[in-house]
Amino acid sequence: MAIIEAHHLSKTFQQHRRFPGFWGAIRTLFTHEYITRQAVRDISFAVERGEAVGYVGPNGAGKSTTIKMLTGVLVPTSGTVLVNGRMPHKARQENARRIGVIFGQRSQLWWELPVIDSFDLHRHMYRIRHDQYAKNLAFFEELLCLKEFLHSPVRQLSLGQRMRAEIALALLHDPDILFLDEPTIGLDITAKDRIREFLQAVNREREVTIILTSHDLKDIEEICSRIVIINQGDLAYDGAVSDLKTRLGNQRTLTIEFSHDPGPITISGVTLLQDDGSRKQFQFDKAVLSTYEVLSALAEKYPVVDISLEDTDIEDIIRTLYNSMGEQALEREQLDTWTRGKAVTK
Ligand SMILES: Nc1ncnc2c1ncn2[C@@H]1O[C@H](COP(=O)(O)OP(=O)(O)OP(=O)(O)O)[C@@H](O)[C@H]1O
Repeated sequence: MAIIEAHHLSKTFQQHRRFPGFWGAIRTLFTHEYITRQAVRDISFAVERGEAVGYVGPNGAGKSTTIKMLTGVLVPTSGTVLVNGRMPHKARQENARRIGVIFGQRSQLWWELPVIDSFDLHRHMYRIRHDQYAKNLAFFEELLCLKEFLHSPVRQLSLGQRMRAEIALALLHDPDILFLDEPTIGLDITAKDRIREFLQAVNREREVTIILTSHDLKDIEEICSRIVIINQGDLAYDGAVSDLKTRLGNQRTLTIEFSHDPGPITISGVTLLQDDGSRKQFQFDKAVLSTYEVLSALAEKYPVVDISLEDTDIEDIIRTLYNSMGEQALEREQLDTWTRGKAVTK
């Protein structure tokens, strides 16, 4: 049986409708109109024990809402979710014992206390056996280099040190699943690398199932073998990271520095990926067009100063997917306006 099963999971929020301006503020006080926001729409997926799954999508796509339903913080509006065979929101305590949760923007550590005291409190709360606690602490101390700050108050830690402590804390009770929401946000490259290596080790050696959301796709590429992409609440892709690369792997990215901004450029079969004025990034399918054809079509019309060519990496692949999903988003916005028009009066 899969360790996580989501069937037709949906979540809608009702937001109090606010009217703009001074009179609007007064109207807001006296009206009870609500806007329905569909954060997650009819999502189904299953995660096997020991998998590492990257859950990605643009801002507001519904990632955190899904994670909150999987961890029992939010109740689904419809559909079902089973984690370790239980409904997380109905069995919050049992579920909590089997999962570890890290929200990059929030801390589970006690700000004024030394790190080790937060660990100790966690040991009591989760009734972790002494030998299990000692073994885990030794393992994390070594792999996450915790020794240097284990006895310092949390408020004195750097962001990287704090995140290492958060991860150790979330794993002290040997959870089966680790949910991580933006664990490397704001960290420098070395700190990110250290955390990625550690998560790889935890997934590989301890077979902890990992569900990771991150806007840094390097996190996903290095830690996860599977990627689930969500957009505007809908599931847009679910498959192996390697398949996603193969599927769009024929794409090449050509970056051109022009002597000045040539304005809009359209060449059949070539997509404008990024436009920074005189520096533009294009993408094309190398099975359809040769680099020579693309370059000569461009250089014929516009003064080219410099070029660089790369096979498309995962960032580009996802950017292309997001761009195509942007069109759907526009349609969804129209739908939102429609929903607003139908705002229910309670
Ligand atoms: N408590 C809430 N009340 C009302 N709307 C909410 C609530 N939580 C989330 N939303 C809305 O649901 C949608 C999805 O939000 P969510 O936080 O799940 O997105 P996300 O993919 O995690 O975004 P980000 O990458 O920016 O963190 C957004 O439109 C958001 O405004």
